[in-house]
Order: sequence, then C-alpha cells, then structure tokens
Amino acid sequence: MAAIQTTALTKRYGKSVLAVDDLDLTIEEGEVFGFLGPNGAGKSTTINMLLDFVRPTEGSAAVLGFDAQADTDEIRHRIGVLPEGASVYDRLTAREHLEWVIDTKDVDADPDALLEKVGLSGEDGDRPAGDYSKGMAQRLGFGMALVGDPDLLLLDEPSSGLDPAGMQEMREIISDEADRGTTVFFSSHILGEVEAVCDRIGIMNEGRLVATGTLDDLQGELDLGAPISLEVANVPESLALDELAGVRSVAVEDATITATCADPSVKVDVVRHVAEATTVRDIVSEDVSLEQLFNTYTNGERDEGAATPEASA
Ligand SMILES: Nc1ncnc2c1ncn2[C@@H]1O[C@H](COP(=O)(O)OP(=O)(O)OP(=O)(O)O)[C@@H](O)[C@H]1O
Repeated sequence: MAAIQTTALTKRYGKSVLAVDDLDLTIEEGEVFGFLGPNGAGKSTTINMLLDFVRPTEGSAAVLGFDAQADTDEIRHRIGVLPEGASVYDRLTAREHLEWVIDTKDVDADPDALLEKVGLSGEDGDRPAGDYSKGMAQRLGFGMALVGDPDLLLLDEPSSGLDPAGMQEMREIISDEADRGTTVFFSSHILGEVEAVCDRIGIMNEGRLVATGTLDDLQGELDLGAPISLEVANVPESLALDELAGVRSVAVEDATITATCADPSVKVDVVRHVAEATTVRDIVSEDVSLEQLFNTYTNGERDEGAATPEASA
C-alpha cells in the first residue's frame, strides 16, 4: 500500500486559477519525499487536499490507503501534520497544546519528551505560546505533529521561521523518524534541506508536477554536465580550456576557473591542462546542485515535451 496516492488530482479556484493540475503522485511507505516548487506552485493546495481542508475539483487522493475525502477521521488519527504557518493558541502553553493533541488522538505520549525532541525547554513549555518567537511556535507545531508516533508526517514548509541550528535539528528529527519507518512528505522551497534528507523529490511548477525522482535520476536526466572549479595563482591569457575535448563551457571569476564538462572523467584533463599553465591552489568538484535542477525545471529552460513526470519510481 502506498502512503500517499493521488490520481488526476486537480484544484481550480474560480475560472482563472488552476492551483493543482492533474497530479498523479505515489509516495511509498517509509519514503522521505521532498515536495519542491516556487511560491504559488500548488504545494500547499496539494497538502490541503490530502487533509481534506480543500476539496478537489477533480481526481482523488488516498492517504495510508484511506480516501482523503471520505475517511478523514481514520487518516487524522494516523498522521502528524504541520500546516503552513502553524498557528498557536496564544493563551495556552506548549505543554497544554501537546496535551490537547494527546487527548484528541487518544494516545499515550509524554509532553516533556516531545518538548525535548523539538528543542523547547521545560520552562518554555510552561509559557503561553503567545509569547513565542516564530521559530519556537514552529518547533511547537512540529512537536504536535509528532504526537503518537504517526505513520506519516505531512509537513508544510517545516523549516519556516527556524534559524540554521533549528533547521539542522529539524533535519535530524526527520532522519530519526525516517529511521523508525515513518513516511515523511514535506514541502519546501529550501533546496538544501531537501537535498540533505530526502530519498526522492518532486518538483511542482504552476500546478504541474514537472519532475520526480532521486537527485541522481534528475541529474542524469537533465544532462547538465559535470562542473569543476579551480582556484589558480593567476589566470593565463592563452588557456584555451574551452578547446579541450569534452569541455562544454568555461567561466572565469577573479582567480577561479569553472569548467562544465560533458562527463566527470573530463575533469582530470581539465586539472592537468590548467596545472600545466599555472599553479592550482584549490579544486572543487561538485555534482550538479539541486538548485540548478530546480531552476532548470521551473524557469522553463527545459523543453515542455521533454518533461517526464516520473524520472524513476
Ligand atoms: N483559497 C484560495 N483562493 C484562490 N486562489 C488560491 C487559494 N489558495 C491558493 N490559491 C492559488 O493557488 C495557487 C497555488 O497556491 P499554493 O498555496 O498551493 O502554492 P504553494 O506552492 O504552496 O506556494 P507557497 O510556497 O507560496 O506556499 C496560487 O496561484 C495561489 O494564489
């Protein structure tokens, strides 16, 4: 059974806004799936349809094998949700928020352990949530999502409002949850966090799913080349690096030469060629970043016809 399955899921707002367009998406149990896309791509609308906060115009969705529109109670008892911009009740403490979710879900959970897990002290836990910073409120929302060790976590922009340390902690919690078999589906426009924790990513753009797959799948499919950067003592005028077989393009910025190669094996030739002409001080060889992938899929640089909805399953 898939943890999430959508079939031709579509949401229109009025006549002009097609927020989600014919979405077919399958998330297997135990996967950590990053749902990426620029503002307005349709990520929250998709999550809201999975939660029955928004009704689809067409199509259907199943969550943990239950119909997202008909079986909402069954679903809500089994999943943990962090909605976009999670709001808190100003007068309730964090502990009271957690106790409320524990009661509602009718599970046995320790509020103190949850507070600790999301990085809130016992003292914070006894303060009214109205006094919290945005990051603290987000931590509390995350703690509420974790109540009852859910089988599936649906997190809408989980790192919103968190500082870098908070984002790192959030990634660690997601990894811990994944290790114990929880399926995690989270939306983000922060590429680094997706890259760090996801098994697979999906990229939404203007309501359509324009790519899904592992990072490797998507990198291989786009064939963006293999970049290598060399920091040199000085940039020789007659380097002619772009004439080297397998080098697609060369960019020079200050003392850094970046060559994009047709495949990684060409990088050795690049280093040799540059080292014959000048002193090489440092070498950085990276895979194509998720950022490049994201831009390629969402800026329309990619052929409409070539966009494959499923790079791999
Ligand atoms: N209640 C609504 N009424 C009308 N249009 C809406 C409504 N909710 C969303 N939209 C529109 O649907 C589209 C998709 O919005 P959605 O919030 O799903 O995007 P998103 O990918 O989550 O964006 P963000 O990263 O900014 O949260 C946008 O054009 C948005 O303006």
